[in-house]
Amino acid sequence: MILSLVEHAGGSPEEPSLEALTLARELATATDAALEAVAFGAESAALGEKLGDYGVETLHHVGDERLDTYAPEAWAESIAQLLDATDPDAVVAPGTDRGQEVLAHVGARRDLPMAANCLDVEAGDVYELSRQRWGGSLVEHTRLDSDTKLVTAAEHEFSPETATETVESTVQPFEPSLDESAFRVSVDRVEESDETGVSLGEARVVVGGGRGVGGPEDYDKLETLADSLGGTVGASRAAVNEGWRPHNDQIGQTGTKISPDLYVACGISGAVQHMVGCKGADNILAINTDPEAAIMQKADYAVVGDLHEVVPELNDALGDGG
Ligand SMILES: Cc1cc2nc3c(=O)[nH]c(=O)nc-3n(C[C@H](O)[C@H](O)[C@H](O)COP(=O)(O)OP(=O)(O)OC[C@H]3O[C@@H](n4cnc5c(N)ncnc54)[C@H](O)[C@@H]3O)c2cc1C
Repeated sequence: MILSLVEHAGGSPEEPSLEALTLARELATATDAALEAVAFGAESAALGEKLGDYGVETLHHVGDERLDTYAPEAWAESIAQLLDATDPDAVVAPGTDRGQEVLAHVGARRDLPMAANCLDVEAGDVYELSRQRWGGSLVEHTRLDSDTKLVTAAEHEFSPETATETVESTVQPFEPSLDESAFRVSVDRVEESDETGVSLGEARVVVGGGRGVGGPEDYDKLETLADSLGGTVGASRAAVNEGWRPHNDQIGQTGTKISPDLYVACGISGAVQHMVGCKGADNILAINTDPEAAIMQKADYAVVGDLHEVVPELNDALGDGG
């Protein structure tokens, strides 16, 4: 059996979990194994019907109300106890911060090896796999040999696909025994972000600004361009370090990984730590005064010019002034 961790918002599965489920189903199909899932919180029971579309036969629903919010050790201890009860061949989690954290705790609890950020996994008694290292700067080819293998699916690397045949998913309550020590770390409140519009990780168009933008006020023209293209604004770490943009906007190894149809990179040099965050973009348009900047080689389209002239011209052409 292959077990997949599903994160959800109010009973709707999150996109990275659907990506992980797609990988989990590939592994289950390749080894003729059943596909099961585990999810936390009272609302997770509602996932049953939706997960049937992805081929999940059984959803282990951990409905303990203390798990309505995130508690990494409690989630991990619950999964560890579920492993004891069901002995799966593998656990596949989304490549989110939570997915990585929880699986690492499971590995530590049951002395199991874990491969994070997998790109491709060939199932068998031993898994042959490739996975991202150093934020995606390197790809490692390796093997995972263990009775239960712990794997996370690199974000944005698998397209969520429903199964060819929908199955009737059974929702099975699972009640782990959890003492207070499992709740040493837990989320006690969630605050609304002041971020409006589409999030960076999901935007179809991203307009990024780097040190070349020159100051916080000059992001206005990037905002105008993003608005008229139905997108959102991001930034390089240099711009974030300058205090011009919040950390939420950072694209790259230590920021958000984006996968838009179009990434317009303005005044960004193209350092490897930035590029690993935008290599999922279908098209990159770079605007830079320096024709030798690294990003000019990596971009699909490049404009050699001052962004303070080029971006307003684009805005004019799109009818938005600026
Ligand atoms: C461990 C580690 C993790 C990191 N993680 C990240 C990360 O997640 N994301 C990230 O972005 N960086 C990250 N960095 C930093 C990264 O190495 C670079 O320093 C950073 O990306 C540079 O940002 P930049 O391109 O905006 O600035 P610069 O490298 O200074 O480039 C500015 C560019 O703007 C151009 N320019 C200047 N004026 C104009 C103008 N008027 N019009 C057009 N172009 C102009 C210049 O020609 C230049 O190419 C990380 C570094 C380390 C060591």
